[in-house]
Amino acid sequence: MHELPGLVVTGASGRMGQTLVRLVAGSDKARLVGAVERPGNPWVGRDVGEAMGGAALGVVVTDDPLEAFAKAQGVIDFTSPAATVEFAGLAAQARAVHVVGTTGLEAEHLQRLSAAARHAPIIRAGNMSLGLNLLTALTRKVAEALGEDWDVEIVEAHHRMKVDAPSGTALMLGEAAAAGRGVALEEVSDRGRDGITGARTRGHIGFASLRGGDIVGEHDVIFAGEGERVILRHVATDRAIFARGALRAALWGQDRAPGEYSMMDVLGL
Ligand SMILES: NC(=O)C1=CN([C@@H]2O[C@H](COP(=O)(O)OP(=O)(O)OC[C@H]3O[C@@H](n4cnc5c(N)ncnc54)[C@H](O)[C@@H]3O)[C@@H](O)[C@H]2O)C=CC1
Ligand SMILES: O=C(O)C1=N[C@H](C(=O)O)C[C@H](O)C1
Repeated sequence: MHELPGLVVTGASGRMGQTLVRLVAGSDKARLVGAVERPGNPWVGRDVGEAMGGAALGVVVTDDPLEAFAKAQGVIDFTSPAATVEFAGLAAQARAVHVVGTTGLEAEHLQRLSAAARHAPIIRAGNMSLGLNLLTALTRKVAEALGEDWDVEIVEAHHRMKVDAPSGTALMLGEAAAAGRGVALEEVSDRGRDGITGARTRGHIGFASLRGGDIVGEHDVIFAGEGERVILRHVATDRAIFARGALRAALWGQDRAPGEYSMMDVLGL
């Protein structure tokens, strides 16, 4: 009998980690075969289900990622940039599909992911939800149709614990708007306006970040023209939408050639 793909969840005690453990453990398409946390985390050595306050799942949380990855076909990783680059190397060694939800990755991190993707598939997206990826495709189309007479501003709001800004999703939407206009986001990005900034530069894409309470994730792409505005909005109310996307990506990646993929590839958008 062909066994279901075995998946490891890294950052298992985190907000996304717990959501993923619950989803994968309850799935009839994959098996939970590992849960990884950083050394010193109080969950290390405990059954992950019990640590979450529920029934035992038969998976003990480990701080040894290579040992966990060696018996897996996929790794779902929502942790931190430093952890994610380490996991990319180890997942490549184990020839496991690496699904990366971690945001805040800088150029140096992305280079290391590209190197690892020569040996195994890496699927990465700043947002894994179906709705948001659809909004990304729409953003590109609307930016292309409206052109530079319409100013693009991206506003995002997240919970008080979020550590990176702008959100990975906001940057993904910014890249889509820039691509729709045929420019590179780095050339036109306005981040962190403060003080006497001068008037807005035509063609620039602006970002603003709000942080507070338990907001799961909200994104507006505002196209501001003369006398009218078009606003594309996505509101996440449950982290399960990201987890479902990540599980779908891990399954899609099975038997896929090594390389870098996005959620748009997974969804065929
Ligand atoms: N792409 C997407 O759809 C989404 C991405 N995210 C991103 O996922 C990341 C995590 O978000 P949250 O779960 O809210 O954060 P969190 O802080 O609740 O969880 C992160 C977990 O990673 C663990 N971790 C950090 N370094 C580690 C290491 N070296 N080894 C093992 N575990 C390690 C931490 O101990 C923590 O438990 C962030 O970058 C966030 O922006 C969050 C939601 C959706
Ligand atoms: O940190 C979060 O919570 C989220 N992070 C992702 C991002 O940076 O866009 C995705 C989602 O919005 C939740």
